[in-house]
Amino acid sequence: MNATVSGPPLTVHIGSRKSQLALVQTHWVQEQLQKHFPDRRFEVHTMSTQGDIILDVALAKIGDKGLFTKELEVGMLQRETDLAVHSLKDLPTNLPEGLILGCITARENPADALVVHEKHKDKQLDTLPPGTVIGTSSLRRLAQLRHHYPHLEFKDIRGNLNTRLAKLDEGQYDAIILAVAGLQRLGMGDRIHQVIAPEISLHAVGQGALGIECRTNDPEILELIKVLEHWETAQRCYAERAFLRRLEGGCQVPIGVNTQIQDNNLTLTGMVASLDGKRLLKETVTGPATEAEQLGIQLAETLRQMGAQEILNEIFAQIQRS
Ligand SMILES: NCc1[nH]cc(CCC(=O)O)c1CC(=O)O
Repeated sequence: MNATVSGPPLTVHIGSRKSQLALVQTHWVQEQLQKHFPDRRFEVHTMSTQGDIILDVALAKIGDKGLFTKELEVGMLQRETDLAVHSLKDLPTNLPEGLILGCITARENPADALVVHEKHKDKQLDTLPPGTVIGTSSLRRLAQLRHHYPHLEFKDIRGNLNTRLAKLDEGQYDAIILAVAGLQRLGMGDRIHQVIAPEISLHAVGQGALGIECRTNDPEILELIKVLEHWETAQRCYAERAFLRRLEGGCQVPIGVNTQIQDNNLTLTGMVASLDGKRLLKETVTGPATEAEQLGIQLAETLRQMGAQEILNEIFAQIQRS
């Protein structure tokens, strides 16, 4: 008998966005996988997503989840690619049928950073004068900064990191807020003027971590990518994502988090704020890290009892009207 053994596919196809940050992240994953599995080939395929194409509309107004991920997901479902590398914070908490979040990598500093125009280089958030124009496209950053610094002005900003920094340097803004992680990964850590403390601004769910998505029924790929999983980051992000999933209602909303693990206990802080920053609800839960998702759900319910749903409903209505 001469059975043909169909061996595992030797080439693994990785989907990625084309932005410089996406490529740095994807190439890192490619390199790590290549080191672990020298007998395979790992090939990167770049794709444009809606989020890369629509650059003239505020993110909050587009409201569509999966703006930066959908085309990559279609690639996997059509078997053109086997896995996709995402900034975890851009990956919706509910994935399309047939796809799974197979791996969460070790997190960089998840905090936000203040980047200032040269003329403000002797200032910090606390000392920026009234009327200073801050660029951000994130309702979460907007609401929290308005809460603490009601005298500052805020203006929407879009585009990839390089575009945003160019707009700042040109003088369209006095300062902008960006993720520490993105700047560091691009080798632009020197642009970080101030790392914003969690007491002022809680970060986005999943910020600073990479999420690797693949087909649910592809155990081979799942096994490959699991070698890059970082247990602590994964538990923290499962808690954060469960919190967001339980609270959110269909568009970008001002929700922030902070997590820590100590002695296998996970502490999750979450907040929901109104767009004007006047109302801000914040609470903390702690429990076993192995029950990460339960903790996220518990915190979402606590915040809802404190009035979070009312704030969120108002925001959905406001965004739809504007
Ligand atoms: N929304 C855009 C985005 N998605 C991921 C990052 C980089 C940080 C990360 O990996 O969490 C950024 C830029 C930013 O928020 O400044």
